[in-house]
Amino acid sequence: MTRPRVKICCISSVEEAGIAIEYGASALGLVGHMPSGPGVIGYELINQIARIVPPPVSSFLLTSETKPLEIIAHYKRVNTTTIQIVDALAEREYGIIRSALPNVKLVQVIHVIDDNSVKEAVEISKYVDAVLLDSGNPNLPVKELGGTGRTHNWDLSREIRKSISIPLFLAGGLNKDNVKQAIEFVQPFGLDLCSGVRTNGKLDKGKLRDFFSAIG
Ligand SMILES: O=C(O)c1ccccc1N[C@@H]1O[C@H](COP(=O)(O)O)[C@@H](O)[C@H]1O
Repeated sequence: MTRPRVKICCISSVEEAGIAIEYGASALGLVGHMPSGPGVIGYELINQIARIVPPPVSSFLLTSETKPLEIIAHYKRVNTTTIQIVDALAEREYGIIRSALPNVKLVQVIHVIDDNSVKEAVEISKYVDAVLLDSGNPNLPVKELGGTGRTHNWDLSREIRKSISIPLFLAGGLNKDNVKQAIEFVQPFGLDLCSGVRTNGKLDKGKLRDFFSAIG
């Protein structure tokens, strides 16, 4: 089994970016404005961090925009390598984003809730470069789009992984104690986490070290 790539999310400073890369992150998550969640930072800071991320490490803008032109406008303020769309794109208009930003990778978040999540992932995998399976509930009055610290039903995640042919990231409540089991059970291309490597909201070097050791 190939060792999964790791994306460290909720990066909130240039210093945290450097620490995450030093400990082994392949990608950094930079959270734009959201209806809820712990990791939100402003445009200027996202842009500042994205500029110092060295190749081959990727920088992901997390956007909660759901219309292509708004996603494109959000992206143009920050210039990351990748856009992580954390809410559903109503009309599946990925082509508009592709035409405007041909060199930017698109990752669509699927909130793993029930059997419909499997159908949704299979359908969306035709349009994007990777899917990212997270916990949360976009149907709540205040949408919960990620950063929950909770795991979800990995049976469904595994079914999705077997049903699609593009890379899949697993997120939601991952930490040093459950990551080995997550890798063995779901066999994702990548892992994505926020709260599992933080203490009081700050990136914790001890937790980072333990998490990367647990992956092996
Ligand atoms: O972190 C946030 O603020 C956030 C808000 C809205 C959508 C996604 C968000 N973060 C993503 O959630 C995953 C999982 O977080 P956790 O490990 O369960 O705490 C995280 O990796 C980000 O991609």
